[in-house]
Amino acid sequence: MDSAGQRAFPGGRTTRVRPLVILGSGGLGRQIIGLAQDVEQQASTYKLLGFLDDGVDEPDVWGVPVLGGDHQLAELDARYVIGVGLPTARRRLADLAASYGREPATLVHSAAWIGLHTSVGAGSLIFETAHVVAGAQVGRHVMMEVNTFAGHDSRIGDHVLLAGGASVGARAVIGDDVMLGIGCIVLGDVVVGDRAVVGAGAVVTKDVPADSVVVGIPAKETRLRRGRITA
Ligand SMILES: CC(=O)SCCNC(=O)CCNC(=O)[C@H](O)C(C)(C)COP(=O)(O)OP(=O)(O)OC[C@H]1O[C@@H](n2cnc3c(N)ncnc32)[C@H](O)[C@@H]1OP(=O)(O)O
Repeated sequence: MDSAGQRAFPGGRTTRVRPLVILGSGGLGRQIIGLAQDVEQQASTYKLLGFLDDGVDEPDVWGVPVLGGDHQLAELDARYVIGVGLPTARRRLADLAASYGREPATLVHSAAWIGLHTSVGAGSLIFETAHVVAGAQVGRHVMMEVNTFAGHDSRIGDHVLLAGGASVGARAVIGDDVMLGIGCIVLGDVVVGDRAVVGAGAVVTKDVPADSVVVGIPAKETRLRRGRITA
Protein backbone atom coordinates (compact mmCIF):
# COMPACT_ATOMS: atom_id res chain seq x y z
CA MET A 1 0.00 0.00 0.00
CA ASP A 2 1.37 3.48 -0.78
CA SER A 3 1.08 6.59 1.40
CA ALA A 4 -2.17 7.61 -0.33
CA GLY A 5 -3.81 4.40 0.92
CA GLN A 6 -3.82 2.86 -2.56
CA ARG A 7 -2.68 -0.61 -3.43
CA ALA A 8 -1.14 -1.28 -6.84
CA PHE A 9 -1.89 -4.51 -8.71
CA PRO A 10 0.01 -6.01 -11.65
CA GLY A 11 -0.97 -4.14 -14.81
CA GLY A 12 -1.15 -0.80 -13.03
CA ARG A 13 -4.66 -1.21 -11.53
CA THR A 14 -5.00 0.44 -8.12
CA THR A 15 -7.67 0.20 -5.46
CA ARG A 16 -8.43 2.47 -2.51
CA VAL A 17 -7.83 0.71 0.79
CA ARG A 18 -10.25 2.03 3.38
CA PRO A 19 -9.76 1.93 7.16
CA LEU A 20 -12.27 -0.28 8.98
CA VAL A 21 -13.46 -0.38 12.59
CA ILE A 22 -15.56 -3.00 14.39
CA LEU A 23 -18.22 -1.70 16.81
CA GLY A 24 -18.06 -4.09 19.78
CA SER A 25 -15.23 -6.35 20.87
CA GLY A 26 -17.20 -9.19 22.49
CA GLY A 27 -17.39 -12.71 21.07
CA LEU A 28 -19.07 -11.72 17.81
CA GLY A 29 -16.83 -8.70 17.38
CA ARG A 30 -13.72 -10.87 17.79
CA GLN A 31 -15.13 -13.32 15.28
CA ILE A 32 -15.04 -10.52 12.70
CA ILE A 33 -11.25 -10.15 12.97
CA GLY A 34 -10.70 -13.27 10.83
CA LEU A 35 -13.40 -12.22 8.37
CA ALA A 36 -11.82 -8.76 7.98
CA GLN A 37 -8.37 -10.30 7.50
CA ASP A 38 -9.72 -12.62 4.81
CA VAL A 39 -11.33 -9.71 2.94
CA GLU A 40 -8.13 -7.69 3.36
CA GLN A 41 -6.08 -10.48 1.77
CA GLN A 42 -8.53 -11.30 -1.02
CA ALA A 43 -9.80 -7.92 -2.10
CA SER A 44 -7.56 -5.32 -0.43
CA THR A 45 -10.54 -3.02 0.01
CA TYR A 46 -10.32 -2.61 3.79
CA LYS A 47 -7.62 -2.43 6.45
CA LEU A 48 -8.74 -3.20 10.01
CA LEU A 49 -7.82 -0.29 12.32
CA GLY A 50 -9.35 -1.57 15.55
CA PHE A 51 -12.40 -1.86 17.78
CA LEU A 52 -14.68 0.80 19.21
CA ASP A 53 -16.30 -0.36 22.42
CA ASP A 54 -17.78 1.71 25.27
CA GLY A 55 -17.26 -1.07 27.80
CA VAL A 56 -13.56 -1.92 27.39
CA ASP A 57 -10.61 -0.27 29.16
CA GLU A 58 -7.91 -2.54 27.69
CA PRO A 59 -5.63 -1.09 24.96
CA ASP A 60 -6.27 -4.07 22.72
CA VAL A 61 -8.40 -7.21 22.32
CA TRP A 62 -6.67 -10.23 20.77
CA GLY A 63 -3.93 -7.87 19.57
CA VAL A 64 -6.37 -5.52 17.78
CA PRO A 65 -6.30 -1.97 19.24
CA VAL A 66 -9.31 -0.60 21.11
CA LEU A 67 -9.50 2.98 19.79
CA GLY A 68 -12.18 4.29 22.15
CA GLY A 69 -15.93 4.21 22.59
CA ASP A 70 -18.62 4.12 19.90
CA HIS A 71 -18.74 7.95 19.76
CA GLN A 72 -15.18 7.92 18.34
CA LEU A 73 -16.75 6.92 15.04
CA ALA A 74 -17.71 10.59 14.62
CA GLU A 75 -13.99 11.48 14.52
CA LEU A 76 -12.66 8.62 12.39
CA ASP A 77 -12.68 8.64 8.61
CA ALA A 78 -13.41 4.91 8.54
CA ARG A 79 -16.00 2.42 7.40
CA TYR A 80 -17.58 0.32 10.17
CA VAL A 81 -19.16 -3.04 10.81
CA ILE A 82 -21.31 -4.04 13.79
CA GLY A 83 -19.81 -6.65 16.12
CA VAL A 84 -22.73 -7.29 18.45
CA GLY A 85 -25.33 -9.98 17.90
CA LEU A 86 -28.66 -8.78 19.23
CA PRO A 87 -30.72 -7.34 16.38
CA THR A 88 -32.01 -4.43 18.48
CA ALA A 89 -28.43 -3.48 19.41
CA ARG A 90 -27.40 -3.86 15.76
CA ARG A 91 -30.16 -1.42 14.77
CA ARG A 92 -29.16 1.07 17.49
CA LEU A 93 -25.50 1.09 16.41
CA ALA A 94 -26.43 1.42 12.72
CA ASP A 95 -28.63 4.43 13.58
CA LEU A 96 -25.80 5.97 15.65
CA ALA A 97 -23.29 5.51 12.83
CA ALA A 98 -25.74 7.01 10.31
CA SER A 99 -26.18 10.05 12.60
CA TYR A 100 -22.39 10.56 12.31
CA GLY A 101 -22.62 10.25 8.53
CA ARG A 102 -20.53 7.06 8.48
CA GLU A 103 -20.90 4.38 5.81
CA PRO A 104 -20.84 0.66 6.67
CA ALA A 105 -18.55 -1.92 5.08
CA THR A 106 -19.95 -5.14 3.64
CA LEU A 107 -17.71 -8.16 4.29
CA VAL A 108 -18.12 -11.43 2.42
CA HIS A 109 -15.66 -14.23 3.22
CA SER A 110 -13.90 -15.82 0.26
CA ALA A 111 -15.20 -19.20 1.44
CA ALA A 112 -18.86 -18.10 1.51
CA TRP A 113 -21.16 -19.07 -1.36
CA ILE A 114 -23.03 -16.24 -3.05
CA GLY A 115 -25.32 -17.46 -5.85
CA LEU A 116 -26.60 -15.79 -8.99
CA HIS A 117 -29.22 -13.02 -8.82
CA THR A 118 -28.68 -12.45 -5.11
CA SER A 119 -28.15 -9.22 -3.20
CA VAL A 120 -26.39 -8.52 0.08
CA GLY A 121 -27.18 -5.19 1.80
CA ALA A 122 -24.67 -2.66 3.08
CA GLY A 123 -23.08 -3.53 6.41
CA SER A 124 -23.84 -7.23 6.18
CA LEU A 125 -21.31 -9.83 7.27
CA ILE A 126 -21.21 -13.16 5.46
CA PHE A 127 -18.91 -15.65 7.18
CA GLU A 128 -17.11 -18.66 5.75
CA THR A 129 -19.37 -21.57 4.72
CA ALA A 130 -22.49 -19.36 4.72
CA HIS A 131 -24.66 -19.87 1.62
CA VAL A 132 -26.74 -17.20 -0.07
CA VAL A 133 -28.47 -19.27 -2.72
CA ALA A 134 -29.67 -18.10 -6.15
CA GLY A 135 -32.27 -15.35 -5.99
CA ALA A 136 -31.97 -14.74 -2.23
CA GLN A 137 -32.07 -11.12 -1.00
CA VAL A 138 -30.18 -10.31 2.20
CA GLY A 139 -30.88 -6.96 3.90
CA ARG A 140 -28.63 -4.38 5.57
CA HIS A 141 -26.51 -5.15 8.63
CA VAL A 142 -27.37 -8.84 8.56
CA MET A 143 -24.92 -11.26 10.19
CA MET A 144 -24.77 -14.71 8.59
CA GLU A 145 -22.51 -16.84 10.75
CA VAL A 146 -20.77 -20.05 9.73
CA ASN A 147 -22.92 -22.80 8.18
CA THR A 148 -25.93 -20.57 7.71
CA PHE A 149 -28.15 -20.86 4.66
CA ALA A 150 -30.48 -18.44 2.88
CA GLY A 151 -32.46 -20.64 0.46
CA HIS A 152 -33.32 -19.71 -3.08
CA ASP A 153 -35.58 -16.69 -3.46
CA SER A 154 -35.71 -16.14 0.31
CA ARG A 155 -35.82 -12.61 1.78
CA ILE A 156 -33.85 -11.70 4.89
CA GLY A 157 -34.71 -8.31 6.50
CA ASP A 158 -32.39 -5.73 8.05
CA HIS A 159 -30.31 -6.32 11.25
CA VAL A 160 -31.13 -10.03 11.29
CA LEU A 161 -28.77 -12.41 13.11
CA LEU A 162 -28.49 -15.91 11.66
CA ALA A 163 -26.55 -17.71 14.39
CA GLY A 164 -24.32 -20.61 13.40
CA GLY A 165 -26.14 -23.32 11.43
CA ALA A 166 -29.44 -21.44 11.05
CA SER A 167 -31.19 -22.29 7.77
CA VAL A 168 -33.89 -20.41 5.88
CA GLY A 169 -35.87 -22.36 3.28
CA ALA A 170 -36.77 -21.38 -0.25
CA ARG A 171 -39.00 -18.29 -0.60
CA ALA A 172 -39.24 -17.83 3.18
CA VAL A 173 -39.46 -14.20 4.36
CA ILE A 174 -37.62 -13.11 7.50
CA GLY A 175 -38.63 -9.68 8.87
CA ASP A 176 -36.40 -6.94 10.25
CA ASP A 177 -34.56 -7.31 13.58
CA VAL A 178 -35.22 -11.06 13.79
CA MET A 179 -32.92 -13.40 15.69
CA LEU A 180 -32.58 -16.92 14.29
CA GLY A 181 -30.95 -19.05 17.02
CA ILE A 182 -28.20 -21.61 16.55
CA GLY A 183 -29.12 -24.47 14.25
CA CYS A 184 -32.76 -23.49 13.71
CA ILE A 185 -34.60 -24.27 10.48
CA VAL A 186 -37.27 -22.08 8.91
CA LEU A 187 -39.13 -24.09 6.29
CA GLY A 188 -39.81 -22.78 2.82
CA ASP A 189 -42.56 -20.20 2.20
CA VAL A 190 -42.86 -19.39 5.92
CA VAL A 191 -42.98 -15.73 7.07
CA VAL A 192 -41.23 -14.73 10.31
CA GLY A 193 -42.46 -11.34 11.59
CA ASP A 194 -40.31 -8.38 12.58
CA ARG A 195 -38.39 -8.65 15.87
CA ALA A 196 -39.33 -12.30 16.40
CA VAL A 197 -36.90 -14.70 18.11
CA VAL A 198 -36.53 -18.27 16.89
CA GLY A 199 -34.91 -20.39 19.61
CA ALA A 200 -31.85 -22.54 19.07
CA GLY A 201 -32.70 -25.82 17.32
CA ALA A 202 -36.30 -24.88 16.52
CA VAL A 203 -38.00 -26.03 13.32
CA VAL A 204 -40.43 -23.36 12.14
CA THR A 205 -43.22 -24.92 10.07
CA LYS A 206 -45.72 -22.03 9.93
CA ASP A 207 -45.77 -18.23 10.05
CA VAL A 208 -44.41 -16.57 13.20
CA PRO A 209 -46.09 -13.33 14.42
CA ALA A 210 -44.01 -10.18 14.89
CA ASP A 211 -42.44 -9.76 18.36
CA SER A 212 -43.01 -13.39 19.33
CA VAL A 213 -40.62 -16.06 20.60
CA VAL A 214 -40.85 -19.63 19.29
CA VAL A 215 -39.00 -22.77 20.36
CA GLY A 216 -39.09 -26.51 19.72
CA ILE A 217 -40.05 -28.93 16.93
CA PRO A 218 -42.44 -27.96 15.51
CA ALA A 219 -41.81 -24.44 16.82
CA LYS A 220 -44.46 -23.15 19.23
CA GLU A 221 -44.89 -19.73 20.77
CA THR A 222 -43.49 -19.17 24.24
CA ARG A 223 -42.36 -16.16 26.23
CA LEU A 224 -38.94 -15.10 27.44
CA ARG A 225 -38.58 -16.31 31.03
CA ARG A 226 -35.54 -14.17 31.79
CA GLY A 227 -37.00 -11.20 29.93
CA ARG A 228 -33.94 -10.90 27.71
CA ILE A 229 -32.18 -12.74 24.95
CA THR A 230 -28.61 -13.85 25.37
CA ALA A 231 -26.76 -13.84 22.07
C1 LIG B 1 -22.26 -16.82 18.03
C2 LIG B 1 -23.45 -17.09 18.80
O1 LIG B 1 -23.47 -17.91 19.60
S1 LIG B 1 -24.73 -16.11 18.48
C3 LIG B 1 -25.80 -16.60 19.76
C4 LIG B 1 -26.97 -17.25 19.28
N1 LIG B 1 -27.79 -17.58 20.44
C5 LIG B 1 -28.70 -18.52 20.38
O2 LIG B 1 -28.87 -19.19 19.36
C6 LIG B 1 -29.53 -18.69 21.59
C7 LIG B 1 -31.00 -18.59 21.23
N2 LIG B 1 -31.76 -18.45 22.44
C8 LIG B 1 -32.57 -19.41 22.87
O3 LIG B 1 -32.77 -20.46 22.25
C9 LIG B 1 -33.21 -19.05 24.21
O4 LIG B 1 -33.07 -20.14 25.05
C10 LIG B 1 -34.62 -18.48 24.07
C11 LIG B 1 -34.44 -17.03 23.63
C12 LIG B 1 -35.46 -19.20 23.04
C13 LIG B 1 -35.37 -18.58 25.36
O5 LIG B 1 -34.78 -17.76 26.34
P1 LIG B 1 -35.27 -17.82 27.87
O6 LIG B 1 -36.76 -17.78 27.93
O7 LIG B 1 -34.53 -16.79 28.59
O8 LIG B 1 -34.78 -19.27 28.24
P2 LIG B 1 -34.54 -19.98 29.64
O9 LIG B 1 -33.13 -20.44 29.63
O10 LIG B 1 -35.01 -19.13 30.78
O11 LIG B 1 -35.46 -21.26 29.50
C14 LIG B 1 -36.86 -21.20 29.68
C15 LIG B 1 -37.43 -22.56 29.34
O12 LIG B 1 -37.40 -22.73 27.90
C16 LIG B 1 -36.59 -23.88 27.58
N3 LIG B 1 -35.81 -23.48 26.41
C17 LIG B 1 -34.92 -22.47 26.30
N4 LIG B 1 -34.42 -22.41 25.07
C18 LIG B 1 -35.00 -23.40 24.38
C19 LIG B 1 -34.87 -23.83 23.05
N5 LIG B 1 -34.05 -23.20 22.19
N6 LIG B 1 -35.62 -24.89 22.66
C20 LIG B 1 -36.44 -25.53 23.50
N7 LIG B 1 -36.61 -25.14 24.80
C21 LIG B 1 -35.89 -24.09 25.22
C22 LIG B 1 -35.73 -24.13 28.79
O13 LIG B 1 -35.33 -25.48 28.88
C23 LIG B 1 -36.66 -23.74 29.90
O14 LIG B 1 -37.60 -24.78 30.10
P3 LIG B 1 -38.08 -25.22 31.57
O15 LIG B 1 -38.76 -24.02 32.16
O16 LIG B 1 -39.00 -26.36 31.31
O17 LIG B 1 -36.84 -25.59 32.31
